[in-house]
Amino acid sequence: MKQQINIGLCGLGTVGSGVVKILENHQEQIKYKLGCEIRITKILVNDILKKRDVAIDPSVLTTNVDDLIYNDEIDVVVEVMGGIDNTYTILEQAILQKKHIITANKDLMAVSGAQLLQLAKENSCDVFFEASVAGGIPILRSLSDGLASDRIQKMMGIVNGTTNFILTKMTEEQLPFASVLKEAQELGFAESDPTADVEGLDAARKMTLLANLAFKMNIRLEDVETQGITMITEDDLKFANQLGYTIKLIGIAAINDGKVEVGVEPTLLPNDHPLALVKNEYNAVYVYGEAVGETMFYGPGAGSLPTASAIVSDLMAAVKNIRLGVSGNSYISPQYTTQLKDNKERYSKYFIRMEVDDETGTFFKVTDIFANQKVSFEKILQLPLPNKELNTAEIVMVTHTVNKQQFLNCIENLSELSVVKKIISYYRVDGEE
Ligand SMILES: NC(=O)C1=CN([C@@H]2O[C@H](COP(=O)(O)OP(=O)(O)OC[C@H]3O[C@@H](n4cnc5c(N)ncnc54)[C@H](OP(=O)(O)O)[C@@H]3O)[C@@H](O)[C@H]2O)C=CC1
Ligand SMILES: N[C@@H](CC=O)C(=O)O
Repeated sequence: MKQQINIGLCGLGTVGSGVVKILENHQEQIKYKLGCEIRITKILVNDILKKRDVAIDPSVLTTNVDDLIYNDEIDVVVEVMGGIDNTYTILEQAILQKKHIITANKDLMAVSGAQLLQLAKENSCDVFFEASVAGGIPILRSLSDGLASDRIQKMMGIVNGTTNFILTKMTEEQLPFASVLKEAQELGFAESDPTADVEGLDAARKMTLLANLAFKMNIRLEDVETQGITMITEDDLKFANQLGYTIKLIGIAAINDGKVEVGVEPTLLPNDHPLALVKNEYNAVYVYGEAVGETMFYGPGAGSLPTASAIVSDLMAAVKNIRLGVSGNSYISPQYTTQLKDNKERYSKYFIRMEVDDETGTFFKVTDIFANQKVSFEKILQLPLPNKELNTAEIVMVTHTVNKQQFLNCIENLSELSVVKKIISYYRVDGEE
């Protein structure tokens, strides 16, 4: 039996440095649990001369990926550098050289994960990717092992740390979007190009991985309706709060009668809802299983050490397999064909803000539009807008539960109504009976 496992690390940035620190600082405990040592043999980086926040023997660093892939000493490749096409080729080559793979790369796994898992299976290798969803929270293992016997019906999650950090600071400290995003970048939560965070794509990738695991389907990233947080204004947050809600970027995945909906969008939650209480870079995933009922997984969703803790735990799982001479995980192949719900099958409440003519009859013309679509209201605020043009008022409403098509019909008809000057914003409302 091997007394030492050698790894090749691709990337020594926020997450890679965390991996080095954990392997060093927790080495006694790791050795005790595994019965062998883990040694970093080579580290792939862009720039060997760059200053690092961990002490590394310079001879370990390389810019040549072949030093890892074609290195017979290396048993496991840990990929924490990001990227899609080039990175896929690296991991593919590594698997063909019989190396096990640990990755934090949701961009790659959401699009090409199935292919990589299949290739790994054919080559008796492991691919583990716990760190790719919700950072330090062991949610993939919980779905594939802890809840293996159950039928998952619904998941709702805050799965992007950067946007949750931004929304928390905008809501609680009234800080502007741009400065909070900069802080999230400095803290190492945001992606190298934060567009994927703020436009919801990062969360959509994670929801694809969660939904496929939970529903045993092959849901594609394109199937996930995605909206980010860039359009959310201070007034949206303020009015939502006046009505008792907090706005969060929520990923939803639900299944009814074999049909699924998977989406990511800003969503209003009651202020006392457990997901509304998840702050800053923390993530949480609510999972409803037919047998278990409601469960909730909570923890840091981004950052160096939390993400690295998931990586090193995956690494330990791979090492145990290597020492046992086995491979394979519980991420089973798709069992069902994906059938997506259409808009008439997606139910929700909605929050809507609009600017209208402040004159007699406006309110009834607006409510008529909703009544024609059989949409009724749970909450309404009507406010004069003192600093805007004369004769302008703002209406803020929360509907009762309707299907998405009914609501979109209302939006279309409102935009043709002369008394409606502007539909300012609208968002889903969830988390209430
Ligand atoms: N940051 C986080 O909180 C989380 C990140 N992730 C994922 O982990 C991965 C890494 O993220 P993070 O650590 O933040 O990223 P960083 O940008 O901090 O680090 C990337 C590292 O990879 C190296 N690198 C990038 N491209 C190449 C390349 N083509 N060839 C060689 N080296 C390369 C860089 O080298 P050099 O230093 O020389 O420039 C750097 O060391 C990403 O997939 C990300 O989505 C997942 C969960 C949380
Ligand atoms: N940019 C991501 C990092 C972890 O996946 C996030 O903010 O959640």
